Amino acid sequence: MTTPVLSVRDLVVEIPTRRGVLRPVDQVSYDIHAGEILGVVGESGAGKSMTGNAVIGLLDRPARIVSGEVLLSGEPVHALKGERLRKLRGKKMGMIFQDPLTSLNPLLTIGEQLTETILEHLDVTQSEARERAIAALDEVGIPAARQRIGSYPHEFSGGMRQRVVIALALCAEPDLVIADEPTTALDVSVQAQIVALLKRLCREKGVAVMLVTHDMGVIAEAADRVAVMYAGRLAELGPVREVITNARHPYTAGLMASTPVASQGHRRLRQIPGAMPRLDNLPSGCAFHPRCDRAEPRCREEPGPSLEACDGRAACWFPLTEKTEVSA
Ligand SMILES: Nc1ncnc2c1ncn2[C@@H]1O[C@H](COP(=O)(O)OP(=O)(O)OP(=O)(O)O)[C@@H](O)[C@H]1O
Repeated sequence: MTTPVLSVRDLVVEIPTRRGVLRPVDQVSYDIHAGEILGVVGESGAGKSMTGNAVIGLLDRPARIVSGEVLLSGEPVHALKGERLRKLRGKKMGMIFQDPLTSLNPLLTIGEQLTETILEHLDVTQSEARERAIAALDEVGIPAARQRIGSYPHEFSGGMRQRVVIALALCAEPDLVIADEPTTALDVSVQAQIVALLKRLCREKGVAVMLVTHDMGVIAEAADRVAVMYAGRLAELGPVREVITNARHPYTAGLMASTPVASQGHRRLRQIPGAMPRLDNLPSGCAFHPRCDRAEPRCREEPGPSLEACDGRAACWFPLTEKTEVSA
């Protein structure tokens, strides 16, 4: 078995507040291999972005990693700080955020931004960097890349700008890309194109991708494996086809039931009742139990089990099995 590009081990992030210490990331573990897309999904506030930010060393104070490890190709990076972290981030990790404008400098042409990044991280000359920048734009589908390299970010449409951001994230040849809601700000018609582009580049370049989204439809389209998060913890982890067709955690089943997924044809959508609890007001037992129609007394009384304590797939005392009827 090859060493994963990213290995997150028992990661815990805490935020001290006046109302006590919150854990937006609680004992999260997963691997991502080269050429693989791991989708991280869950409702707003589940801890998806916080996990991604912890991995790239971009946690906003006062949030901090208190235990666990982040390994990049086997090397621990969770304790790196300052210049070493910044260098590693640019060279080994690329980032794609929801709003392309936050990733691009409005005062510089896209060519300047790409060549600057390439020159900082790769051992190439100015003219080689420029050629690489043009090739990177071509690769993400910017028409007439050689001419457009002198354009400013505002001269592109939203979808084209996100393509430029993808080029920027990949131009220093990183091993890992973290894409946090990369399609959420885009028109529906453009979303599918961007997802397809990410998938193609991940395969062609053998990059490991962490794709953070609240959208199970995006996961179904793009991901190889999926990590479902709820209230800071992993609810379910597994190959995307298996999780979609045979969800074991009732929360995953609820997410699926509320998502229109093309491969499942037309069916009635059903929202999960209630809302995710606030971290400063978690219920007793399993955090999902107040919304779960399968909850038993044990789910109210005992903390929810870890994935490892179950079958490694669903952190639930009473997981669904293939034979379980999910009420429609
Ligand atoms: N400074 C802070 N103080 C207290 N709680 C915080 C702070 N920053 C984040 N949180 C909480 O941490 C939790 C995790 O947030 P995170 O942004 O990772 O969720 P998410 O799953 O990415 O949601 P979204 O899809 O809305 O971005 C949320 O409950 C959020 O309210």
